Amino acid sequence: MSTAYDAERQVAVAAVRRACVLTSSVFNKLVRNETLTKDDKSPVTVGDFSAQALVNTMLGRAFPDDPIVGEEDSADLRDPSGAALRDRVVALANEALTAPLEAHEKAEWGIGGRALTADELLAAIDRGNHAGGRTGRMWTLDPIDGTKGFLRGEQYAVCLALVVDARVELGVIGCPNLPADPAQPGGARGCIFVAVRGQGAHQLPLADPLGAAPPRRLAIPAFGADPLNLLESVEKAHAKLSFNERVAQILGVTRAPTRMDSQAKYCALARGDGGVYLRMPTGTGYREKIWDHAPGSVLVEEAGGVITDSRGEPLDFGLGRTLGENFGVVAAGKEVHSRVLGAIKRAKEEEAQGQ
Ligand SMILES: Nc1ncnc2c1ncn2[C@@H]1O[C@H](COP(=O)(O)O)[C@@H](O)[C@H]1OP(=O)(O)O
Ligand SMILES: [Mg+2]
Ligand SMILES: [Mg+2]
Ligand SMILES: [Mg+2]
Repeated sequence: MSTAYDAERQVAVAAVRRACVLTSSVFNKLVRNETLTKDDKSPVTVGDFSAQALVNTMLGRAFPDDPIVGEEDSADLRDPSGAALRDRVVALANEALTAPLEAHEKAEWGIGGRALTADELLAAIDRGNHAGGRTGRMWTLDPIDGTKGFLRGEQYAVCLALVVDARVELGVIGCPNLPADPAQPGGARGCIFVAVRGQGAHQLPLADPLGAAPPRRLAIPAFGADPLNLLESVEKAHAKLSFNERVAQILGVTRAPTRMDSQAKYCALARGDGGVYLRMPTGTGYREKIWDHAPGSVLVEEAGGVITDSRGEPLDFGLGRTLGENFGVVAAGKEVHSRVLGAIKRAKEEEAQGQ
């Protein structure tokens, strides 16, 4: 039986799986001069560029009319000073694109065949330059979410979502370093999380995502994990962790927060491993990007949870490349979510009173 967005789900899972294989192999081979610092001071590696070239090539072949809002662009690779990096990106992207077809893959997605030229791959990266918007179909891609975690050998994620008329319909998150079973942190690693609106949230094994093993359906307990704790950033510059601490106190949370890079936090939440995703702005004016929350948001909702900004407003994926005015993000099981909003309100009032 075919269901809505079947073809999109298959291509997205295949693209994310290939990008996970690519980025984990890049991590093992990464050399010091293969990381750049972007204008916003964040790092970008040959892994980010080549994964975006790979995923955009597959999307471009499978859905040629769909625009893509991707994090990276090719400007640094086109600059004469970026020639060595560009050559590495071309080699890595082609290695990933030409790898033999798996049982769940099709040659018409642009894989398993000929290598592409540097120009074709740079153009594929720049397919991600779409400005976003309120109407029609678009994909949004973060080829490596949590680049700092990636560079530390910790958590990162390949994140892809399909947005239709500003609503996220499909989200796929690949987490190469996430344990398959949270109860066995030393056990097998590598999972893909998939959510299609109206069809639930599932965890698949990265090694064989569409193979015989049935996908694991995910559900967030309405009252959160027991004991409750917060899922938050590792990087102090990304979220106001002191505020999280106060919110946890107000909620009576005694368990230490789980600090994890990337949208792997949404995946942990979706499988009931940790209770509350809380990300409050640091006050620097940074605007959250749609690719950092689109797949996570549909995953949380399809697992039965609620996701809003810190005032309880829905996240708006129709404003362009960013979520616009940044009031943070809160995601949790239904009951606990409303308690968290109350605790945030109280913590903000205390702040305003200078306590
Ligand atoms: N100043 C900032 N404030 C908030 N998020 C940021 C900032 N700079 C980069 N990011 C993005 O935050 C996300 C990671 O957040 P977390 O701390 O939850 O892991 C990433 O998408 C990262 O980009 P990138 O995709 O380039 O790694
Ligand atoms: Mg980045
Ligand atoms: Mg990101
Ligand atoms: Mg990124």
